[in-house]
Amino acid sequence: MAPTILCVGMAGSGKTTFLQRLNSDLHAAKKPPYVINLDPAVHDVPYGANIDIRDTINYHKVMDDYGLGPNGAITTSLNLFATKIDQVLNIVEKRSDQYSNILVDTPGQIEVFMWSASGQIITDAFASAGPTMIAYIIDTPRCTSPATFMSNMLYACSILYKTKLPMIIVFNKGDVIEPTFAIEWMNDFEAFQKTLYADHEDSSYMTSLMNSLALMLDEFYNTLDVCSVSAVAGTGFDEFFKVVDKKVEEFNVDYKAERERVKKVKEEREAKRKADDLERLLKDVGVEQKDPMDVLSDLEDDEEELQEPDDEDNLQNRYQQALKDSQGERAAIEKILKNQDLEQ
Ligand SMILES: Nc1nc2c(ncn2[C@@H]2O[C@H](COP(=O)(O)OP(=O)(O)OP(=O)(O)O)[C@@H](O)[C@H]2O)c(=O)[nH]1
Repeated sequence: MAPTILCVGMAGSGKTTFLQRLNSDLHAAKKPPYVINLDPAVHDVPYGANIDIRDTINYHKVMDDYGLGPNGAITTSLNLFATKIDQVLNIVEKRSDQYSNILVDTPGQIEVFMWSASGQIITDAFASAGPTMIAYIIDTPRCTSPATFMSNMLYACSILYKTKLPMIIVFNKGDVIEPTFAIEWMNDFEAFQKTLYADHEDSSYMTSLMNSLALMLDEFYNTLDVCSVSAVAGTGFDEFFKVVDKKVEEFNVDYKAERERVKKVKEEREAKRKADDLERLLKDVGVEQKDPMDVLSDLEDDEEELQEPDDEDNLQNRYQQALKDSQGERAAIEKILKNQDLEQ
């Protein structure tokens, strides 16, 4: 499938405007993208979305029907949408060769998408279908304060480790202020420290906490690619697309292998769980510690032995009863094996 760019960022950081700009630039370059809106609460979608969560889920109705507040309704709408993600991906995959990228807009309440089961299901579904990356959009003018900058970076860091997907940090609103100060803070710990202590002359708890966090995040900064754009002015997008190409390669080389390894471990764990469950079940029905196949062949042997009973009456009765029991047990075990096959 074409590369998927999941646009994530704090409310008002400019995700929708950024996506609108990507959409128009790609159309202008005759490389149309496939656009998906996953924000059920958004009032207006300024780009033409190919799939819009609002077409199938009425956010206000979800609020009324389930008696929920705004965030609960967004989570529930996403849960409802996640149940259909396979169908959505089938549609996208079928027409994937007609599109250069898949662009996904997400709700401004980052935690509602990133830390919910549905967010994880949707992200994993895209990552299983093709190269997927996170574009983490940051409102640059609001980052001039070290505390806001640090909060944004902590969010980005937790998203990176949660999704295990390549990430691009996009400093937006570069027309208001260039993010040179933020890039310097990311590359030079001492520069950040200097601004931090200039802003907070006292050595308060907050100052020393941010100091320690900046040290910790040093390793995280090394895994990132950063670009500066202005979604309104349309600057910085050539650089952004170059980084996207780099991240596609990174996904195919590093992340795909890692995801497959994690998937294999999960599958093995699941197979073991099923085997344990089956063993427990067999124990419950009194065929403890036996392989179901062995039990079946024992039963077949018993049946063969019982084919030629003595001609004494009581033996005949015992034969009938034993045959009945063995057939009942056999049917139960065949049912278990059949269910196991179906599950697999
Ligand atoms: N100056 C400037 N303003 C921008 C830029 N990008 C977005 N904005 C403005 O920022 C505000 C929020 O933009 P949106 O695109 O709605 O942000 P969002 O992240 O999608 O917002 P939510 O959907 O509420 O999370 C709007 O007033 C935009 O016009 C930019 O590059 N420069």
